[in-house]
Amino acid sequence: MNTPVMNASHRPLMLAGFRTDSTFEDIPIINLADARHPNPDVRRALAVEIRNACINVGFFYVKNHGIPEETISSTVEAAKRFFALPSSTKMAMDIHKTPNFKGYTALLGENTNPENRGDLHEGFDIGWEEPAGSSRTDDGAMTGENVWPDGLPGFREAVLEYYHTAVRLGQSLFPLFALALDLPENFFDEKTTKPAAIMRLLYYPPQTGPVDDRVQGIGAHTDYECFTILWQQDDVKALQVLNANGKWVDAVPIPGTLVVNLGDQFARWTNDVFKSTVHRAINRSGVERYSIPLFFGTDYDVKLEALPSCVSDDYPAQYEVVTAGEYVKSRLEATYAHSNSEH
Ligand SMILES: O=C(O)CCC(=O)C(=O)O
Ligand SMILES: [Fe+2]
Repeated sequence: MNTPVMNASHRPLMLAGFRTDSTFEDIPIINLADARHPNPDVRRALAVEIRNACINVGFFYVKNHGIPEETISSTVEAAKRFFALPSSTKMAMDIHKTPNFKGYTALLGENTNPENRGDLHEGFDIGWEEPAGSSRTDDGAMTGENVWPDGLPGFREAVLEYYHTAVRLGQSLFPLFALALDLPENFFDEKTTKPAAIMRLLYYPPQTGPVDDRVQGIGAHTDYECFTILWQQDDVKALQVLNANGKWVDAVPIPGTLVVNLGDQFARWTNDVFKSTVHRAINRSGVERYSIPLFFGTDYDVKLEALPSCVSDDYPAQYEVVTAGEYVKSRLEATYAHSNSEH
């Protein structure tokens, strides 16, 4: 069923059964300048834009997002220094050796699309850590301390500064997503008390010469959390988003913006009313590419249960109820299984 894009004056209270065909050709740009506007009508109007993007595309750019340029550039510099370390130094922080997916992923260490041969990127993953240095010990299935490289002064500080700034941006988005779902603005507050945010630094070498189609920078996949906040390098086109016609739509870098895309947790909360859209990245630019995704989900102990407004007799709940932590962990295990020498 094709349903036209909703607008503010036609907002059904029931979202269940509301479907679009997701044949988008463009990714909308949303201005977050009014995200905390004192007038609730202004916030609601912004939430309607977000709702349309979530229902039709699952991806949008944000401008006026509040992450300072200096915070971004010092983290990108930190990433460049990290990936330039000798392989043996990086392998000492191998993600397979750490509790719950913290640390370094080598080239081809991940395989986001099981039909592929491994992803052509290197990565460095961290979870929550206080700026002063302590991590949490109560993240259930996902508990595990970050690992940090020796001999890179300022690296940890730069990365944690970006992490906390992006987490604050994410915290300001949850009320807008709640409004977009006709829920009270504070609906996600009690579900996001211990930010379950995973941040990655990613490095994509250029793919030149004959390219095996099954080797991509990151293979076709959906993200696992509620949403992702992605910084991508300005001058390199690589990220692509799949529409319902099977067409890969380029998410070209737009200076001054970040990309926000929905992940599976929001698809589960909304019984697929919000789209967790398939995407991939292929770096055929001839130059190195860096990107920084931050994946933000509900607290790891929170159950992912379809919202009543997104379920009806005609459109029953599509997913089994699991906790956010169980879900993220199981997806990460599958992603890394092929490179885990213990298996
Ligand atoms: O690097 C990119 O542009 C996309 C990364 C991505 O999709 C991911 O890490 O889940
Ligand atoms: Fe992704």
